[in-house]
Amino acid sequence: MAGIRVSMEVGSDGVAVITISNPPVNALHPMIIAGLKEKYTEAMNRDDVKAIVLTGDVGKFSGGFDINVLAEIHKTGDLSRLPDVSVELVVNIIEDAKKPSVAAIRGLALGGGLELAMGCHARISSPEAELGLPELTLGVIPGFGGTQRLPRLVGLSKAIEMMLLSKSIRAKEGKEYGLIDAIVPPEELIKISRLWALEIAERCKPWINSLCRTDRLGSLAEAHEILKVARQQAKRIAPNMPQHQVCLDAIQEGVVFGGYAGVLKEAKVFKELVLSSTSKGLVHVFFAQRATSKVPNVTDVGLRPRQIKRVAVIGVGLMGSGIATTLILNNISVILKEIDSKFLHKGLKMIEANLEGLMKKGSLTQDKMNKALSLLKGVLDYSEFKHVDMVIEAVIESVSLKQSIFADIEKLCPPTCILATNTSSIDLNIVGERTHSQDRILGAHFFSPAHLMPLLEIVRTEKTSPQVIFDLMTVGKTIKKVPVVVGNCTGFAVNRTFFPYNQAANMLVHLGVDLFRIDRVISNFGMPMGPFQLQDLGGYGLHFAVGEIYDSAFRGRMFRSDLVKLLVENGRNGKSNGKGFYIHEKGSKPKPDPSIQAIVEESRRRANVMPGGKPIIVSDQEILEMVFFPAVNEACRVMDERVVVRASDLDIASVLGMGFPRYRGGIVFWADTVGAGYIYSRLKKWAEIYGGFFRPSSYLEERANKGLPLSMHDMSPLEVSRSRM
Ligand SMILES: C[C@H](O)CC(=O)SCCNC(=O)CCNC(=O)[C@H](O)C(C)(C)COP(=O)(O)OP(=O)(O)OC[C@H]1O[C@@H](n2cnc3c(N)ncnc32)[C@H](O)[C@@H]1OP(=O)(O)O
Repeated sequence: MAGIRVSMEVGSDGVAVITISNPPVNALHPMIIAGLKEKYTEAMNRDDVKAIVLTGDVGKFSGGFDINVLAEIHKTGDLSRLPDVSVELVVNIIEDAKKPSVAAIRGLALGGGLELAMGCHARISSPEAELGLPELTLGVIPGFGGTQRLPRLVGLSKAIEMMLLSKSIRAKEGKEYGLIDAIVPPEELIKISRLWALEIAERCKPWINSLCRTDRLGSLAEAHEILKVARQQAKRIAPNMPQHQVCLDAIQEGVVFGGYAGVLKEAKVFKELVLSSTSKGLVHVFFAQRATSKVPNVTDVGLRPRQIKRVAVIGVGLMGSGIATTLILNNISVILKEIDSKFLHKGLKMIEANLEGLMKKGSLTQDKMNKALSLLKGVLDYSEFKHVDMVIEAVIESVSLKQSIFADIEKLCPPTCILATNTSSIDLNIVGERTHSQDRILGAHFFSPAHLMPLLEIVRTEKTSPQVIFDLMTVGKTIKKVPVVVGNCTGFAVNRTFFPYNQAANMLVHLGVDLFRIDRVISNFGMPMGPFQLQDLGGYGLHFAVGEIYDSAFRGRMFRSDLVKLLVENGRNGKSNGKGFYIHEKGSKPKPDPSIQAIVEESRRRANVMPGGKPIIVSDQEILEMVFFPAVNEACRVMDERVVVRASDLDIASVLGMGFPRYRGGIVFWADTVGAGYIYSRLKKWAEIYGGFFRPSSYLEERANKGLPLSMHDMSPLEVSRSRM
């Protein structure tokens, strides 16, 4: 394959510089591994080579083993695609060689990249380099000896932290912990690495085989204690995933039986993990996330992003303040507009509280907080709007209010200004009905809390210009969100797909199932919390605001009850006043409130949907299916109507917007592992018993009948131009 190669240059000083080249990140494709074996063998056999410097092209060392190979193995199950690297290349050829190797690291050394570097006898790095073993995020473990060498270089605790949390570090920290031997300016990296390698060869600097070291491991008793605590932590942070415990098993093997035994164990369990459903889901998400940045007719037509330096945010409630926070944190000036000084003051306080929260967590310094606040200006009128590049409207979900705001800002902002709304559900054509600037209007749908949630759903209409979409995608990346471009419809992609999820949970309660049990089943599946706890968290305002909108858009697919209305009538507003389905006390986890039962009974009595008036009896698995399959059914409609460019966009939207478990690959990917046929048959049966809410969509029916997966093919540019996109 063109562009994939390993080259070697031997200098008059007797140093062979071996360079990995596979842009953009020098991923370790099997051809690179083969190339490394070949060049190393040549270097060992040449009398004019005394030492080796291993480095990477295009300003990077390596982003690790080629993840495309993992994806191929997931499709074929063929493990023979995995080359023997950990023993054959890293131990036998590099580490145990008669000539020393020095890794010259620039840019990044991640996963297999860092593992190759740790097999070398020293590591020299430029200051900006990022070093880490993020393999657990792909459902596998560090596989080229990483589980053995990292603890031996940086100590057990730090190594476990870096692996379990997939946390990378910069060169400076690497040096402090002993992973890096020296930090040098990029322009001197190769020169100093050559000298270092020669000095090792001449025994003027230590020749260290990290796999044989034990000095950083501590005593066996200490190691066992650290591993015990780590296992408990892994259980907490990754309850449904195997790779965290397996990684600790491999580390433990090496601590007890020596590094080489650990390498062998690591290689064996790596192969088992590659075939796990967790790895399949996580690798799918890795590529799906990167695919979202490719939007036909937008990112492939040679557009250049315009500079967005000043943004006006209208409405400083929960969403507006979160949006403003995320903008100022990323160096974008914000004009904050409210209708009176009381609201404005409250909004400014919320932004300060957001920033203080980040400071408490250690992710923001006082200096950065001050810098962010200096970019913020509160206003009560539109006079400053003539200088802004973009407006984001974030007022309450009122059609008439939004329409009048858009009519105003169209007149007051520069003619090129982007006009965005943060509506979570209202059709954008309705929002922009009273303007003549539909080409500049689009949705910037953030998820709450907007300064923390990673998804930015960008909603385009048939009239939104590609330049405007491209600009907002660029802003999205600047503010460190993952932008997913979707078409215009009620609820857009995320809320539309997931409205039946809440409806189904609500329906189950009215069929007689305990709501706390539903929440337990859903969180055991891997959602951050169940649907009722989530409703408490967000408050019930949105429920009332969008109920009517959804009712008219999705007639026949709604289950309405009085449950939330009764809660509010009984003085329960959710987390905001400490009482909802749960009791919320500061500093402790929400507790199920048994006294909710009387309200539930009253709502059940009014809804009167239990067959024969008796509660239904269902297993936990049925609860799971009855809550998620209606969402899958709606996802099918979303794909059928071409609201998303590709099925995997919906996977990313569900993972980043709803907290759908990443390791299950997203809602469509997960549904395909369950099977369209099965989902269709269940929905059909429930539709017969419980009514039209469960009726399977024609897309699902067709896929089930033809035995096809639900994930559709990507849309061609022509299809895009004819679709809602
Ligand atoms: C046996 C071993 O222990 C197992 C392993 O090594 S598994 C691999 C471990 N490495 C990783 O997990 C790193 C994965 N990569 C990343 O985190 C990020 O891509 C990065 C930090 C390297 C670069 O980030 P960024 O600059 O934002 O660029 P990003 O868009 O993510 O990637 C650029 C391209 O490189 C590709 N890429 C990145 N890492 C890759 C890898 N390890 N294999 C294959 N492709 C890779 C991406 O898919 C993307 O391709 P595209 O342009 O066609 O979409």
